[in-house]
Amino acid sequence: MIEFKQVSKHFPPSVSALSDVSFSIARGELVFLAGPSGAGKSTILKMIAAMERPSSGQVLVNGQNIAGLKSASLPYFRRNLGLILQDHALLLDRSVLANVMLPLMISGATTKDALIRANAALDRMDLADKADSFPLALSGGEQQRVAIARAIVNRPQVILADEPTAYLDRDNAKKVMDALRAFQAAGVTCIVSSHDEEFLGKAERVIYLNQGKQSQSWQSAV
Ligand SMILES: Nc1ncnc2c1ncn2[C@@H]1O[C@H](COP(=O)(O)OP(=O)(O)OP(=O)(O)O)[C@@H](O)[C@H]1O
Repeated sequence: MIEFKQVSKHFPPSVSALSDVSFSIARGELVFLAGPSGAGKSTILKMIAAMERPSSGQVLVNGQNIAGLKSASLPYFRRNLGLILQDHALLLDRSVLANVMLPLMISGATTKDALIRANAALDRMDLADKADSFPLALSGGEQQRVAIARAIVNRPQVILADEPTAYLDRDNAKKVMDALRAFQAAGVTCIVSSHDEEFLGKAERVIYLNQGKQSQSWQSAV
């Protein structure tokens, strides 16, 4: 469960990135964050990942107030999160497989286990044949799917995706969205910022923001 209680975020000297935002997201929901550029979507995702802290209000993740997290406990906290940020930040001098193995190696998996799980994650993203390629030899859509494979390889409880279909053609955007829907079907909570009208139109739940304020929220009746 992720809960924002009257959250505001100010960046000095005078940017009000979020004002008085409140919502709660249950385990296993797929929720979109929508709104124009600068509305505060990325700031919300960063707060859930404890990369930004609220100026006022509370952000609770599984009942835990992220403001209370000490820096030493952040890596442990983030192990349950799969982050797909706007800049995929793949390591260009390592193979696709090595990039996807990285989170597992950092969290102490054996090389054998990391290999098995990274290959399975790549297979799931339809990239098994690219395991030995280097990121720059891949298309933008393939690189984005590698970033998703890396985000899910640790089997996170929550996936945070910032504009995961931006700059992708329809086919690749659909593959990315289908993958997120499959994770949700498996019980993973997915929070996705998007400008994509086609996906927003089919979404079960959308939180709309404008200039840091919640302008409307929409949830289907099903
Ligand atoms: N570290 C920062 N320092 C100062 N201002 C910031 C910082 N991060 C975000 N902002 C400002 O906060 C506001 C919200 O930014 P945010 O990135 O959350 O918007 P967004 O809805 O994700 O936009 P986009 O769709 O363009 O990615 C913007 O005015 C932005 O310039």
